[in-house]
Amino acid sequence: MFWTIGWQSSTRNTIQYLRNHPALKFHQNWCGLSMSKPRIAVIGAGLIGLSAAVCISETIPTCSVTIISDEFTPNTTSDVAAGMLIPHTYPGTPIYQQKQWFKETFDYLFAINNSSEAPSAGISLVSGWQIFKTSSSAELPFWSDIVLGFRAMTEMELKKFPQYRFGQAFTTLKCDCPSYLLWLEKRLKGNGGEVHAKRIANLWDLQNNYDIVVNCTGIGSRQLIGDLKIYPVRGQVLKVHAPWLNHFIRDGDGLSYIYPGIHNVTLGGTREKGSWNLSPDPNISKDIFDKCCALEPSLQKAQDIKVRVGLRPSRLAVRLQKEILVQGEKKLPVVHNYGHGSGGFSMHWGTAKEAARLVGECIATLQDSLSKAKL
Ligand SMILES: Cc1cc2nc3c(=O)[nH]c(=O)nc-3n(C[C@H](O)[C@H](O)[C@H](O)COP(=O)(O)OP(=O)(O)OC[C@H]3O[C@@H](n4cnc5c(N)ncnc54)[C@H](O)[C@@H]3O)c2cc1C
Ligand SMILES: O=C(O)CCC(=O)C(=O)O
Repeated sequence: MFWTIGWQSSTRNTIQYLRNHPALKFHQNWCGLSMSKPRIAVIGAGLIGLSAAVCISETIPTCSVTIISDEFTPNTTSDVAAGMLIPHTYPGTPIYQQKQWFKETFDYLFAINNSSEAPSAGISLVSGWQIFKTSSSAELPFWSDIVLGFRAMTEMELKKFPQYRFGQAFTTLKCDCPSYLLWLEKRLKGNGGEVHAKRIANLWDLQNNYDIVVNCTGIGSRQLIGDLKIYPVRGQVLKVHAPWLNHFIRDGDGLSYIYPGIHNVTLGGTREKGSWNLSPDPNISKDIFDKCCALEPSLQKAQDIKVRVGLRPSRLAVRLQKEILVQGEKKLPVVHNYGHGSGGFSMHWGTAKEAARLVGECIATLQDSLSKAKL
């Protein structure tokens, strides 16, 4: 009992520390609410919905936040991911914007990693190599000055990979995805947030019970709101037990990677544009395993091999914007936050902060029309 109370109070202290950490804090009072308690529905309980819900509940503490979703951890795309903070570029989103989202996410997770919450949140630091067969294919990525200690690999390091000519070494962060999703859900509930299991067929079904809807349905946005710009990029990975590995290896083509985490090592992978097939393919599993063993022969001894498949919610640009739906006299403010493709973990806290800011703007507009209606 003593230990339980001690643990809870230390967890509370750490959460307070995280709330006040400069990397995590932002305009807490920008909207000066007078609407009694704005009711926010966040649709989707993957990484993007959970992080947006937590961020809204902490930056606008006067509102109520409810997540509504048909699937939860461990059954979301976010559970399948490797959870590495290595961004992929969105061609339709300005680079300065992607850099800002990545920096905000990196700083936020680095602060968690540097707290006693790190193991329960599943956040670890991981160092390793990105290797290339030709040096001309290795551009300096836009995120090279955000990750830690980015540098060219030495000749000695490259000796491990005789087929490769060039490489980049750096330290980044990794999320153990199911642990991190559960941790976010607990944090939301600790802030008074609620979670409901339900599939939403029409955003207007929420209009009677909520003032603002935040759409974080990932690939589900194709059906829910008919966005044909979002498409699946199927990814198959293996999760294996190989606790002796602690260094990541990524082929610069993005098709073979070995990512050690707290509970397992993720071996990847595939990128099949337009495929909706969620069934694992045994031939692909063998191919992934063989390619990863060629990079890291000790993987031959890996055990407890599990196959997972996920559909990356891909789009030329992340959709992060307000939309006011109108039906006759009725209006429903919606904040869209979806289409993170291969980079949800790398960008999620930056996009959650922007979603929370847009929710704040919607609240201010609602207040304004309420006070005009009273005149
Ligand atoms: C193999 C693989 C490896 C990856 N590795 C990495 C990585 O290392 N680093 C990285 O940054 N990214 C990685 N990603 C990408 C990352 O997983 C995604 O960007 C991220 O998970 C997207 O999160 P999301 O919350 O938008 O989607 P999801 O996790 O799919 O969540 C969507 C949620 O919306 C709910 N939903 C959908 N429609 C409805 C509806 N109509 N009604 C109610 N609920 C609904 C779903 O049930 C679900 O809960 C990887 C992806 C894959 C597939
Ligand atoms: O690309 C990587 O190396 C990280 C994993 C990932 O983001 C993916 O498979 O989509």
